[in-house]
Amino acid sequence: MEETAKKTVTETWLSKHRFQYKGATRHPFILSIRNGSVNFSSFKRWLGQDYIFVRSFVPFAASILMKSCKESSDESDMEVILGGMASLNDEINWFKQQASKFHVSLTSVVPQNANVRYCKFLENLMSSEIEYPVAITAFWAIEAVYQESFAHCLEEGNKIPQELQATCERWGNAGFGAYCRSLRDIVDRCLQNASQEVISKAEVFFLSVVEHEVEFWNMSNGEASV
Ligand SMILES: Cc1ncc(CNC=O)c(N)n1
Repeated sequence: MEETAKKTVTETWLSKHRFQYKGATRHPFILSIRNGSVNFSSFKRWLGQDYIFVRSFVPFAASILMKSCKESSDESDMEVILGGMASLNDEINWFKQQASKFHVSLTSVVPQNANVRYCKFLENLMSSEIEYPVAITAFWAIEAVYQESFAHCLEEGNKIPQELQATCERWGNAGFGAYCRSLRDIVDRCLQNASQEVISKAEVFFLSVVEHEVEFWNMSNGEASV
């Protein structure tokens, strides 16, 4: 009998929740960047909001690093996460530079509700009661949605406005793809040995990330939503 490889946990989720996942990685805002029809005021709105989000994402990344040192069975997790934090350092500077290029004043951006909710969600995940496998699942999902969205923009046949090329490359480049792949391998390894309770909890958080990402993209429309 042929041996069939057992599906990993993330493979199972990505096929089970493919419609929700596509909603986040093929959002109309992303498709509009890819086909060049993007409204620049939407882009500027996204830029200002994402800068606020990324600033909240840094302490979240730090909490993942701490959990990995205390709870991970594999020493190399720390290096993967540290690499992610190093690119966040570049990213903060990149946002400042882009904001000046697009005349967005980062100091006067008011966080919209969807952003406040997403940052609150990150804060809850920083609690010491959240297990490492659950937290790293959310971390991977957050990074993977951006990677898949912007990598899709860069695929053949795109009409990305030249001014937005650098944005797509920031998260769509091959190095960021490899980093997301490493995070996904960590998640699969952690969940392989986890209890059903932890696996179910991680799945709930995975789906929450996908929902928050859709709401985040929706903000680019500028219609304040509840
Ligand atoms: C809303 C959101 N989700 C994911 C990312 C990507 N991670 C760090 O940059 C991001 N910048 N913003």
